[in-house]
Amino acid sequence: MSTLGNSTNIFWHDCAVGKVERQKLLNQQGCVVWITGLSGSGKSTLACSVGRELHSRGKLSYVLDGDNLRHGLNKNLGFKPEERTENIRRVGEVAKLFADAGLICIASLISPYRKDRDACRSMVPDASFIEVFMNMPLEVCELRDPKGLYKLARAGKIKGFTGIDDPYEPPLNCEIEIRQKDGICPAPCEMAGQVISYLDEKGYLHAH
Ligand SMILES: Nc1ncnc2c1ncn2[C@@H]1O[C@H](COP(=O)(O)OS(=O)(=O)O)[C@@H](OP(=O)(O)O)[C@H]1O
Ligand SMILES: Nc1ncnc2c1ncn2[C@@H]1O[C@H](COP(=O)(O)OP(=O)(O)O)[C@@H](O)[C@H]1O
Repeated sequence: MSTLGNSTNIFWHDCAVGKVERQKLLNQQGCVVWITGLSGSGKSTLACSVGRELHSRGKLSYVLDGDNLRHGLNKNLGFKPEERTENIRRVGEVAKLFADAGLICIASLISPYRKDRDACRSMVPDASFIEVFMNMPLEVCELRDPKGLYKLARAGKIKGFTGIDDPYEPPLNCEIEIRQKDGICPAPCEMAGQVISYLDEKGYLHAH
């Protein structure tokens, strides 16, 4: 699948109201919180929990969930490596637009390949790409198996399942890592708290 631009003779058009004005209106900084991890690691749970907490603080956010987007925008894509790459590229582009709109955009996708996540990072300006690694052991995810997909993958009924017979490449330099403490996974509100504290410390929850 080609991801090269095919259009020619196109020009960028600037608008009078820009990102800075929108951010002032919203009293926050647009950014992308990119949650990556194995299926069942808690990405959607964290995304929703962060979204709820931001909402309660009067901050505008929007969740782009891999599973949900595959019902619409990405419904023509499967799980071959090149399809995952295109899936992540599209979500990266959408997340970039949301961040430019001034929103705190929370993207939760397995996004298993480092190069695809790095490509999304490089799309977003001003280092406002915050990578969150759900560092949950495969055994924990497999034990949870809320959709029964690991069971199917182990039985060979799903081919190319992340963590089983398709690779997951952990981040090397993520901004936030969520992991178990003494073998216990932090509660969703605790995980969300870690992300919110980061956003607060870095100034994303106020206009500059
Ligand atoms: N082969 C294979 N590998 C991994 N996951 C699979 C597969 N087939 C279906 N699913 C389901 O699709 C959800 C992952 O979609 P994503 O868009 O996040 O995947 S990716 O980023 O393009 O790799 C994932 O959802 P989550 O469990 O929420 O991660 C699965 O429910
Ligand atoms: N912090 C947590 N502690 C315990 N269970 C969790 C936690 N986060 C998620 N879960 C559970 O794990 C399962 C997978 O979570 P989910 O958010 O759907 O993961 P993902 O989006 O990565 O596939 C769900 O049943 C969810 O309730």
